[in-house]
Amino acid sequence: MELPQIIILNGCSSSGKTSLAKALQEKLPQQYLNFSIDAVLYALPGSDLAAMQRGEPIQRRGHDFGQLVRAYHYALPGLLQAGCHLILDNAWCERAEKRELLTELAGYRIALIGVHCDLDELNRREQARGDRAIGMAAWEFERVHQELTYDFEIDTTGISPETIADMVFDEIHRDRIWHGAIDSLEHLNMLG
Ligand SMILES: Nc1ncnc2c1ncn2[C@@H]1O[C@H](COP(=O)(O)OP(=O)(O)OP(=O)(O)O)[C@@H](O)[C@H]1O
Repeated sequence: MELPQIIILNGCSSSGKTSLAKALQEKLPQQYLNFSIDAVLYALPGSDLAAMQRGEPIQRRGHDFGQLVRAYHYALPGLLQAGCHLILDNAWCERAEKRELLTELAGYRIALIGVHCDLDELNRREQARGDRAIGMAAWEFERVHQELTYDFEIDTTGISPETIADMVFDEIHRDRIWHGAIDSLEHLNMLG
């Protein structure tokens, strides 16, 4: 049985994607690299990143958030062509964004996983961490899972990242055909 070459964790901000990705990386015997749009955003000038995290506009010439998202999407096939396995954590809020990344990754074996969390718990985590604009999780909550078909879904409310990583580990070792990403892309293309 072959493991997926790409594990996509999709859920809103503070749902626990990165914590889960890090715990899962440690459990997997196969080496997976964990990437998200943060890999591009953390390359921004520090004050631009800080403004973005506060939810404030960035004035610097050349700033284009859509371009940064595309840069993240276009970089991933290069990593895959080099043979890397990837765990991607995304908070996909726009249909075009979902379609563009799934198109870039088409042809690879992908486990598409929905990461859920109770809204009150999301708001609590967002307040506690202090490095995200307040209200971002609630805004994404309504959008992030729309128009997608997952291979399986998990809920991080009240469960530690390590326990959830055990659950995901078991799921990705089950013998199955990974079709969530294929079905989702077909549906997104049909919606136009
Ligand atoms: N299962 C969990 N139970 C309790 N707290 C958690 C859990 N997972 C993550 N957290 C906490 O929630 C906060 C956000 O976690 P994390 O960075 O993993 O979320 P994320 O979904 O990757 O967020 P973002 O998309 O904003 O980067 C952190 O403070 C983390 O410690």
